[in-house]
Formats: sequence, C-alpha cells, structure tokens
Amino acid sequence: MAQYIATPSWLGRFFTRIKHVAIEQERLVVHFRGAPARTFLIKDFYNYSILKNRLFSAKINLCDSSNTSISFLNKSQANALNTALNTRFSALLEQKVNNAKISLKRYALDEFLRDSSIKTLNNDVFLLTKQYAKSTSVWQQHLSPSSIKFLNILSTTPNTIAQLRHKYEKKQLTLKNDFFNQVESNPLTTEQRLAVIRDNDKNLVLAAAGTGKTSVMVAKSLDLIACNIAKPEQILVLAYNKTAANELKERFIERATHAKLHTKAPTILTFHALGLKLLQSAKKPIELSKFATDPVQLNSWLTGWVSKKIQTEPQFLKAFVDLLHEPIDIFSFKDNAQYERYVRDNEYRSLAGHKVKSYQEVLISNWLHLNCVPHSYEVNYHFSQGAELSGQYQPDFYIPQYDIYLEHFGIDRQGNTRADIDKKHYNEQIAFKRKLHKQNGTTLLETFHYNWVEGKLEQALAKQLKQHNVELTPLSNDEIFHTLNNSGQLQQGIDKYIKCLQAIRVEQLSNKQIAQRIKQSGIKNYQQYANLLVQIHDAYINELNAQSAIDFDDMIIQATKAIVSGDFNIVWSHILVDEFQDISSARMAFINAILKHGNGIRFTAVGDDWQAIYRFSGGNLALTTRFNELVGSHSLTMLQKTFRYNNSISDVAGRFVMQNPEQYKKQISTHTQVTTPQVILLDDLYQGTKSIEMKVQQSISTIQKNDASASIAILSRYRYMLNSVQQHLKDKKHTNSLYFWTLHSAKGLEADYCIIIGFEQGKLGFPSDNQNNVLVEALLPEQDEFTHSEERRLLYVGITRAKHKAYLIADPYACSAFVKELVNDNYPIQIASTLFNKSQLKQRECSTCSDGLIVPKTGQYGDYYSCTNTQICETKLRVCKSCTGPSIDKNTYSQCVDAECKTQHPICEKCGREMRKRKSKHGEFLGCSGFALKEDNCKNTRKMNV
Ligand SMILES: Nc1ncnc2c1ncn2[C@@H]1O[C@H](COP(=O)(O)OP(=O)(O)OP(=O)(O)O)[C@@H](O)[C@H]1O
Repeated sequence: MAQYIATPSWLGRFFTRIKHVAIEQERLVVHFRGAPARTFLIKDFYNYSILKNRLFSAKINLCDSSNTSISFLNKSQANALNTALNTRFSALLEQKVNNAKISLKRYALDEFLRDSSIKTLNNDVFLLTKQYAKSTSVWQQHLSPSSIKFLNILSTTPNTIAQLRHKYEKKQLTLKNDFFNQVESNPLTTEQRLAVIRDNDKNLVLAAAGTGKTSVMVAKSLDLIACNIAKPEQILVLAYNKTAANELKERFIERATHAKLHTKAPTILTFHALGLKLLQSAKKPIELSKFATDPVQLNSWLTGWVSKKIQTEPQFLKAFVDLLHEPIDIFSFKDNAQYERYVRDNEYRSLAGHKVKSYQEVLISNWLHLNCVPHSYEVNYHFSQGAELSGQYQPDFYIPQYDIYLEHFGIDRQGNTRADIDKKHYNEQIAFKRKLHKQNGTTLLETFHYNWVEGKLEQALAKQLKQHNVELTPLSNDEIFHTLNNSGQLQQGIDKYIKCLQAIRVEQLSNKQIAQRIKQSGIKNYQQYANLLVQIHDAYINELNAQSAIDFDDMIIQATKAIVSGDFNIVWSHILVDEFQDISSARMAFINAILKHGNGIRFTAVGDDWQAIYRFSGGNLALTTRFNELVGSHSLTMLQKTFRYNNSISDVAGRFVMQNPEQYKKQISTHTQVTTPQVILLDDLYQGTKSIEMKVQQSISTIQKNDASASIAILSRYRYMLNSVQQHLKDKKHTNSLYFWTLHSAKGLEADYCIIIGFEQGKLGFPSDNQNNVLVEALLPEQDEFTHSEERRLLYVGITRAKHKAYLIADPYACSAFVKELVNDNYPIQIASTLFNKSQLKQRECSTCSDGLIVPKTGQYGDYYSCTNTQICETKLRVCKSCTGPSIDKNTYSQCVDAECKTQHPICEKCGREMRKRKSKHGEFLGCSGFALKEDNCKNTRKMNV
C-alpha cells in the first residue's frame, strides 16, 4: 500500500496528465490519466532526488538513468514524498555499502580477485565509489558514519584490479611465509610463491627448464587443501604421461607428510586415464582397439584395406599412384634455397626405380613405366655435344628400344622459368639442345612445365610417343599393385597415410578442414588428396566400430562428448595441467568442456614454450604462445630462476632458443654461477677418423677423472645412434651411472653431465632435414615460420638436462646448421677442436648451392672434395697440392680456398685436367696432363704463367 502520495497542484492539473505519484514498496510509481503508469526502482537511482519549489507547484528531479523530472506537484505533498524517497534511498544506499563491503572482502580480499568477479565488483564497489566521489557532501549528510568511513577509505586508497590483486598477494606472501619456506626441500622463490597464490579463473605459469614447475604444482595443491579451499578430490592434476603422473603423486605424498598434512593426494592422472575414468563412470564402451597399442596391427590393416581398393577400384589406384609424391608447383618457390631444400627433403623415386629430381619427372617416369616403356634417366647423350653445354649432356630420359630422348623443360607458355633460374640462358640451352639433336639426327621429344599446370602432361607424352610408333601397353591393375608392392612404394604410401590419419585424429579435423589445410599448404590437386584421406579416415572409423573399440584419440573425444551431454558429475574446483606447451587441440577441447560444464572451476596451465617438442603428436604450441586469444584472459606468472644448471648453460641455451622471435622472452637467473664456459663443442673424430662411439667414451673418461660418481646422460636425436653408443660402451668399465635418452624422451629428466651426439647435416642429422612430408605437415597443428623451430627447442631441452656441463659432439665436415650458428655467432661456448675455426667452416661452405658443405672424398681417380647436397649440387673440387684443402677451378688455374694458402695450380682450359711443366727446344711451356692418354686425350699447351 502506498504510504506517500503527491498529486498535481491545482495549476498542474492543466499542464500535466499525472494523476498522482506514490512510493510503493521500493518503487516510485507515477500514475497518469488515460495512460499506463511509469515505475522507477529506487535502488537504481545513483543519487538523492532533489526537490525544486516553484511559485505554485514543486518539481522532483530524480537521479535515475534519464534524470527524469516530475513537475507540477502539490508543494507540501511533494516535499513529504521527496523526503520519504530520500530516506528509502539512504536505506538502500546503506545496504549497497554493506554489499560493497561483503563483495570486496569476498572477491578481492579473501581470495585472489578473479576475472569473473570483476563484473560483480564493478557493480557492487567501483560504481558506488564513483557515485560517492561525485556527491560526497550530499551522501555525507544522509549516510551513517561507518558507511561514510568505508566509502572514504575506498575512495582514498588505490583499488584498481591490479592494485587489489597486488594487495592480496602481499598479504598472502606474509601469511603463508612459513608454509612456503617448508613445503619443499628448499624455500620457494617469490615467483614460485606467486604462482601458488594466484588463483584466477585461468592461470598460466610460464617457466623455463629447471625452474621447479613440479614444486609449484605440488605446493599449489597442498596450499588449496591446507587452506580448505578445496578437498583433495576436488583437485585434478593432469600430467603429460604416466611417469610424470607417478612422480607428481610421489612428490605430493612426500611433501604432505613432511608438512604434517594428513591428506590423500589429489586426482593425478594422464589425459587418457582421465578419459577412461570418465567413460567408465558414464558407462560408455571402452574396449581399446589393438590399433592403439600395436602400430604393426594398424599398419597391416591399412595395407590390406588399401591393397584391396587398389586392386578393385581403378580410380583409387590412379589417385594412390599420382599422390605417391606431393604435387608442389616449383614455380611457387621464391628463391634457389627454397628449391634446393625442396629437392633435398623429398626423394623422388619412380615406379621404374629411377631417382629423379622433381615431381613432374616422377610423373613422366611413372607414366612410361605404367605403359611398359622401358627408359633410363639422365644417361649420357650418345654424341659429342660441343662447348655450349657445361658438363656432360644428359637428357632427362632415354628410351633405348626406340632410340628416343625426352626432355622435360621447366618453362611456362611464355618461356618463363623458375624464379631462381636465368630465363634467357635456360631458353638458349633449350634451343641449343634442339639444334644438337637435329644435327645428330637423334629424336628429341619434349614436354613442358605448362603441360603439367594445364593437366595435360600425360596427354602430351602419349601423343608424341604414338607419333613415333612407340608401343604403349598399359599394365594391369594387378601388375601395378605388384610394382607398388615390390618397389616399397606401397608401404611408403601407407606410412604416410598413417601419419596423416594420426594428425586428422589428434586435430579432430572435419572433411572440410582436411581439404582446407591441404589447400593452404600449396599442394596442387588438394581435393584429390582430401578425397583419399577422407576415404581412409572413414574406413578407419568403420573398422573401429566393427571392432566395437576405441583408440586413444577416441578416449579424449568420447569423454569430451560425455561431459558435454552431462553424463558425468563434475566435482572439481581446480584443474592443474602440466607440460601445457605440448597440449593438443583435442585435449584443450576436453578441458574446455570440463570448465564449461563445471561450476566456477579454476584452471592453471603450467608449461614452458621453449620446451614444446611434440608437434608431431598434436602438440599445439599456439595454445601457450597465444593463450589469451585461444584460451582466455588469465593471470600470468613467469618462473625464471633455474636451480638445475649454471649461468653458462643458461646463457647458451636461452640465447639459442630466443633466436626465434615467436618464443616468449625470459630473463633467466641461475642458482649456480660459474666463470668459464660449460658447454663444450667437440669434433667426432678419434685419431683422425669419425667415431662417435670412441668420442663419447673419451668424454666419459674425462668426466670420470674429475667426478667419479656423477650421473652422465648420452642424448641423441635418433635412437639408432644411441643404440650404437650403448652397444659400444657395454663392456667398458665406468664408475658413473650412464643414461641413454633420445632428446624427446629426455623431457623432465636431468643428469650431472650430458653428452649430446649426432650434430651433423642431412636427413638423419641434427637439426634433422628429414622434415615431415608436405602433406603430413599440412595436417599437423600450425607452426611458426622460424627455420628448424621445433628442432631448436629440442636442443634447448637437451642442453638444459645437464646440471654441470653439456658436451656437444659434432661432425666438423658435415657441419650442422646449429653448430655453425654456435660458432659463427660467437656463443659463449668452449670450442675444443680447431676444425670448428670460423675460417675453416667458411672454407668448407659450398660456393654453388645455399647450404651445402664441401667434404673430402676418395674416388677411383684419387682424393677430391664434393658437396654434401648431392641431390642438387654436383660441385666437385680438386685437392690443393700445397695444403690439401679444397681448391676452386677458374678458367686456367685452380685456386686453394684456404685464406693462408691461396695457391694457384694451372689447369687445362679445354678439358680441366692439370697442366704440367714441359720443356721443348723453345723453352718451358705448360702441357695438358691428358696428352698421352689413349682415349679422350688433350694436346692443349700454353705459355708458362698464363
Ligand atoms: N625454490 C627452490 N629452491 C631450490 N631448489 C629448487 C626450488 N624449486 C625447485 N628446486 C629444484 O630444482 C630442480 C628442478 O625442478 P623441477 O624438476 O621441478 O623443474 P622443472 O621446471 O619441472 O624442469 P624441467 O622443465 O626442465 O623438467 C629440482 O631438483 C628441484 O628440487
């Protein structure tokens, strides 16, 4: 029932349609004649309303959102109504102040101010402070002294979000000082403490190697339990693998006992174990497919499936053969280096067994083979060629049965060439070759890059061969299948598609996404690939269904579905995830589902973007480096003090990994300081001959002499190299404990000394040039552009396993790009072999291709040097007679590349052989050393000193 009513003044009746204004409970209601009433909630007013007295009436100005005025009211009634209104407002304001006190305490003083509480705090506290600031004197007239005191404190002390959080952290640091001092075997650092205290909705703890991530996870769980914020069963800790999960459990129990906390451990699981647990409790089928645990079974199933398709579906067969190699358009390469890398990283082996140099050549060779046309690749032209062509002329293909040569020219319809090729010169060479064949009466067939671009390469081939009456007899599907099988290409294809299948599963790609990703990678005929992959994926899913089983990816995918459909009661209040830098998109989707369907769960990700090394199994580093964008707003804590290794190791490893601008910048400090370099670069030669095994043995002996009980880990990019060293060391006596780790398996481990082997160039080198093929790359999580970025992080992981010293054993002749960088960029390392002198490394760089190296070789005609990039670079250099270094041929002489030697030896400008000093009656002269040969002799002579 309304208590206070104001009606219009007698004059007001002529000017307003207001019938009366009344306070009805917590509302002010204006009733109109012939129109609906308007209601104002008093609690929404931002200030006291103001009464304005006029001559014959009064007006009330409300402080609502539109500053409404109610005019022409009876003066005395309006006065009483306004007083009552402001009394109500005061009471509500007192309530608001109380609310503000409660909210502030609850959301910002008693706990870490979370992002999700900011809105409440804005409404309850900050808005009130702003309003108070604007009308301080009026509010002070109406409010109680305690409210005024509170508002005064609020408006005079800094209280931005950051300041409130800082205040909370400071208080907690003091309150929990004893706990932090004792929770681990050593007192936690301030940054570790902050990582424990910060309890935002989402938290990222970004660490470096050896900074005590495990200590933080354990301390955080213990703190939550000790402070009664969470019960052990409300805390879920997710570890990357079983070993890490067990270690965390053990550490937790040990530290809880030490802190005299009688508590059980939180739920500590791997992602898969969690998936399994959820599916079990949701009563979903959880039979694990044999494919999940036995790669051989998966391989043999896919081989069987593909073989059947190949033998029964000609379309599938054609697609499979066409796609044995990825159709990349070489005209899309920006420079020679990109082209060289493409050739080096891809082996083009045709069905006929020829190792050719490009995708288009492989298509030609395959087509000839599939049509029963025997052919050879790059054999010498049968006639003398003249001087226009350098080196021996070798047409691309030769069909001996019909004496036909075939050249595939890399030009478009306008005669344009690849970006790195001199168009004019290339076209001149084409013209010359045509002329040469004409002169010698040999048949030259020609195909072009543009034939392929236009999808007519096979047509062009068929047409010309038919014109020359070459018999074309297509192989039967059965025969093709056997060719594929016998050449090993069937298995190669299967291996590739298994990797693709794994990437599709772990990335949870839809059919559309598969096509999109392949298209983005620049692969031509992407749709053909997508179709093939979709068929394989569908067949795989059908097979799992037929087995009534799931695989490891399914464990996560199905568990995510179970969460989304509410089949599981989520009890967790806190989730902590370790090794977050290697989390896959599927795992993140799983966590997101839990967060979304749980009740205010707080999520902490602990990781080190410098140690992301599992992209090949779905690790998506972007989730760490773009956490804010992809995961959400969060509190970031950096752990930058490392306890494992010294400043020397830290300087080298940190500088090395930070070359990649995509990695977070961190200022690492170390617990231990040294004054001399503790990263040592050794060559892999033992008594002049390459022997990694002996070199490791030697290094172990050196360590043993100084530190007989130290642990030593031998690390390698590849298992096979480790096995060989392990085998070699089997019978040797050591006092030290020896460990053998691949760089991937070394994650999370440590040893006093580390010996890292296998630094060399090439497919099995380090960094490995054996990149995934383009197709698998396209399907894997996106990766940053920096060259060898993942391999770089792998070396970081390797070096930072060492507590005292890291030895790097490297091949000085096939020098790894990483070693070149360490040497050339003056990293603070100890270089223990003169073979890594900068000038020597420079001398061994190939002057023809972009990153090849000149290495010594012995052939049937003696010693020489050749380039390591054998697939693309045919550079061969003679040995300098003075210093045995490599010597580069000019026109009439060959000059040693050694800056200190630079000796020039005369050579024959006609055939390139050595020139020798001879005497005649006219005096001394130079004569070609091929003078007296039976065949291919050269009688060239010239004056001395020319
Ligand atoms: N506050 C501390 N004071 C002294 N030692 C510490 C402290 N915190 C951790 N440590 C020690 O530092 C070493 C490295 O810790 P931990 O293994 O947790 O590091 P990590 O960050 O997980 O390293 P990585 O990422 O390389 O695996 C351990 O021996 C640990 O006991």
